[in-house]
Amino acid sequence: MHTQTELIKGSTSRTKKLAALLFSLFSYLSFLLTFVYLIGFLGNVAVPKSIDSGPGLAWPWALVVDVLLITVFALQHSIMARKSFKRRWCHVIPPVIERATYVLASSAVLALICWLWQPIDISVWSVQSPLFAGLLVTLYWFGWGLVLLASFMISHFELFGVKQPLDTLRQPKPVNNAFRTPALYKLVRHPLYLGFLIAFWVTPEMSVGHLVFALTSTLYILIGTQLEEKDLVELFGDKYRVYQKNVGMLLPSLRRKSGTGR
Ligand SMILES: C[S@@+](CC[C@H](N)C(=O)[O-])C[C@H]1O[C@@H](n2cnc3c(N)ncnc32)[C@H](O)[C@@H]1O
Repeated sequence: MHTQTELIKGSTSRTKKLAALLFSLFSYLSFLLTFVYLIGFLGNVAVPKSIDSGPGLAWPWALVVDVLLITVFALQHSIMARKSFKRRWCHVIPPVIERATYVLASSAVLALICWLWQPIDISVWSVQSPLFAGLLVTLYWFGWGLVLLASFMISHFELFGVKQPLDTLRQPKPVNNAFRTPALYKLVRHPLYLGFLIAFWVTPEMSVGHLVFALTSTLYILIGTQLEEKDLVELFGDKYRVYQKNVGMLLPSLRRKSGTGR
């Protein structure tokens, strides 16, 4: 039989687990809203303020503000993803909501980018052919589709911090951090980032402001990929090294594929 103290302890810990789950759901919802807004923001569609909405600051100041905004995103994303930061951060918050806090912070910085972004309305290219413009818009949506699909392949709800608190309420504890190479991950090592690159670059109307976004975020993705792979090699060792040899980073490799794991 359980003592009264045990029952109180049990219900307190269940309340904490439920609170953690609620927090992670709130973070996930914030992410969904910013993600959907970002699609409209970059595609200049169905949002009150898009990447090319003006008027803004004079272009030299607009450039400074925009580069600063992307730098804030890159710093938040990279610092919070490092193991050393996570170790210290988990002394402050319960480890089970660590990923959800990362998702919430990323969504907040993304929202800041959409809100404060300064347009630089000088045309870099403008596709006149309706057919070609339509093809580019289709490819733009394909890029976002790739992001979503890859996230589900790698474990969507773990990536966005919902699975971790959910697992504390379920028995037995599932194993996290498994090395996975499902479908798209057999073609390229970073299909999700490839999807972002397509969505950032492919547009029938490229303005200087949009180009600044595409260039700076591409630079960040390339640096972030190196950092992520360093962690993945540390985590998975030779399995990941073999994977690197056989599968291209962002474009399919022409080399023979073998030993790509599951
Ligand atoms: C935002 S996801 C991006 C995944 C991948 N870079 C991509 O572009 O598809 C980042 C998380 O996925 C994890 N990850 C990346 N590749 C993985 C793999 N092959 N197996 C398991 N986890 C992976 C990383 O450790 C990191 O926590």
